[in-house]
Amino acid sequence: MTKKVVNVAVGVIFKRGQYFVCKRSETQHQGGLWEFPGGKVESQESVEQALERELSEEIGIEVRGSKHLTTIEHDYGDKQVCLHVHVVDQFEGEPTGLEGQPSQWVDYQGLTSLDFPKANVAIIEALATFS
Ligand SMILES: Nc1nc2c([nH]c(=O)n2[C@H]2C[C@H](O)[C@@H](COP(=O)(O)OP(=O)(O)OP(=O)(O)O)O2)c(=O)[nH]1
Ligand SMILES: [Mg+2]
Repeated sequence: MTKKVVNVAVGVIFKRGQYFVCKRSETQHQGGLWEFPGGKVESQESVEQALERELSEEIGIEVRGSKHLTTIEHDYGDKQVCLHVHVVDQFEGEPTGLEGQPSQWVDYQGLTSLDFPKANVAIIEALATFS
């Protein structure tokens, strides 16, 4: 049986050479690991709409400009995801963990030293050549 794929809009928030990352809560899927903020694309919603909604809900920013970086399909065994990753380099507001999640700004070197879910290895690789 083919598993249902969960489509996820993921925002790589980038400003002055740094990336904004959040920590997933222990109770979530892939809990306790760092993530780029984002969440599930709801039915009737485009990836762009989901990205705007999730980034507003989770970190309180308004997206003004973003570029598609990569699309990654990954099977965690218990869940199959398709991550639609966008670099968000124009936005209004100061990103903050509105759901109580720890957050931090890190440079590229910092990204490579944090623990992310497995699917994120390909995102971080794609960022190495992003300009
Ligand atoms: N947001 C986000 N999700 C990621 C990343 N890497 C990765 O494998 N995922 C996976 C974990 C989850 O299975 C799924 C995203 O789900 P989510 O928990 O953020 O979804 P959501 O915000 O809509 O929240 P909820 O409905 O689960 O409360 O994608 C990432 O960098 N950011
Ligand atoms: Mg989320």
